[in-house]
Amino acid sequence: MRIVWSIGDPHGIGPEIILKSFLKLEGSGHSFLVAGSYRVMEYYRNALDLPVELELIESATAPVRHGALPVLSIAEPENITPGTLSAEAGKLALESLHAAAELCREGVCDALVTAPINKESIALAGSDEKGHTGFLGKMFGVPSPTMMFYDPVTELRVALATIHEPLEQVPALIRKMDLDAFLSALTSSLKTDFAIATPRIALLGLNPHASDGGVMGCEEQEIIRPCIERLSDRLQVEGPFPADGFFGSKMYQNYDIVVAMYHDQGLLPFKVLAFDTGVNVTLGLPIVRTSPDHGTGFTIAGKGIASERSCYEATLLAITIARNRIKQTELPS
Ligand SMILES: NC(=O)C1=CN([C@@H]2O[C@H](COP(=O)(O)OP(=O)(O)OC[C@H]3O[C@@H](n4cnc5c(N)ncnc54)[C@H](O)[C@@H]3O)[C@@H](O)[C@H]2O)C=CC1
Ligand SMILES: NCC(=O)COP(=O)(O)O
Repeated sequence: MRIVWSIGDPHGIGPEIILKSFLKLEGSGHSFLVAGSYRVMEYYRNALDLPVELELIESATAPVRHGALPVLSIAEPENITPGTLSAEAGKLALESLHAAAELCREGVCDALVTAPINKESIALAGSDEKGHTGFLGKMFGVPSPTMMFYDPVTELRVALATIHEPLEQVPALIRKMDLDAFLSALTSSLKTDFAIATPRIALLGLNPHASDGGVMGCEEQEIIRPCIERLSDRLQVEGPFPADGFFGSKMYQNYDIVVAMYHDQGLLPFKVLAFDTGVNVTLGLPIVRTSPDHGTGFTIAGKGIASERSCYEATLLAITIARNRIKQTELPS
C-alpha cells in the first residue's frame, strides 16, 4: 500500500509524529509520502534529532532513494514557530490536505492519514471549515460523512450523530437529521471498511438518563426510539441507553459500535479510555482517511515529547481499511 500523510499544522506536533511513525513503519513493505513542506519536515527532523532521511520530490510518482521519506512540497513557509497560531500555517495545512486527498482520488496513493490541523489557524487562513471531515466531505461531494473513532486495543468504536456543532443546536439537529439513513450508512461502512458482517449498534440517549421515559426531555420518545423500531427488521440497533453509565459499566463491550448524539458525549469517554491508541476515521468517503485522535498539541510542539502511537495506529488502520475495500470489490456480486 502507498500511504500519504498530510502534514497538518506546521506549528503543531504533526511533523514530529509523522517522522516518528515513519521510523517504526519503514521496512513494513508499504511506502509512504508526506504532502506538505520539505523545510518544515527538515526543521523538526533537525530540532528533534530524529534519524530520518528526507527526500524532496517534484511529483508523487518520482523515484525515491531506498529508506528515505519523500516529501512533496506544497508550500514552503517563511516562519516556523512551534506552538503558535498563524494564517500561513493554516493555509499550508489545508493546501497539503487538498493535495494529499487528490493523490488518493487519482489512485496514486491508497489511503490518506491526516496529521492534526488547528481550527483557529485555518480560520485565520480564511477557511470556515471545522475540520478534515467537513473539508473532505465537500471535496468529494459527500454531504454528511461520519466521524468515527476506533481503538485497536479495546476494539471500542464510537460514531458521532452530530459533529462539530454548538451544543445549543444539537437537539434541533438530531430532530432534523435522517437518523435511519445515518445508521444504514454506518452499517454499510462497518461491513466494507471493518469487515463486520452484521454490526451491533448501541444508540445513546440525548438527555440525562435517556430522559427516563420522558421525565426529562422528549427526543428519546419522539425521535430515537421510533427510529430503532423502524429499523429493527433490517439492522441490529439497540437503545437509547443512558449515556452516563454506559462506558463505566463496560456495556459498550456488547456492541460493535456506540453512537453518541454529540461530540463530547462520545469523545470524552473515548479519549479517557483510549487517548494514546485511538484513531479517527471518516466513513462514507470514496477515499480512505484516518487520523490520530488528538489535536495539534501546541504546548508540546517542537519539544520532542509527543507520542506517535495514535498516528502509527491510524496508519496501520488506513492500510487495513484499504485492504478490506479491495477485498470487497473482489467478492462475487
Ligand atoms: N484531527 C485533527 O485535526 C484534530 C484537531 N484538533 C484541533 O487541535 C487543536 C488543539 O486541540 P486540543 O483540544 O488542545 O487537543 P490536543 O489533543 O491537541 O491536546 C490535548 C492535550 O493532549 C496532549 N497531547 C495531544 N497529543 C499528544 C501526543 N501525541 N502525545 C502526548 N500528548 C499529547 C496535549 O499536549 C494537551 O495537553 C484545536 O484546534 C483542535 O480543534 C483536535 C483534535 C483532532
Ligand atoms: N474532535 C475531532 C476533531 O476535531 C477532528 O476532526 P476532523 O479534523 O477529523 O474533522
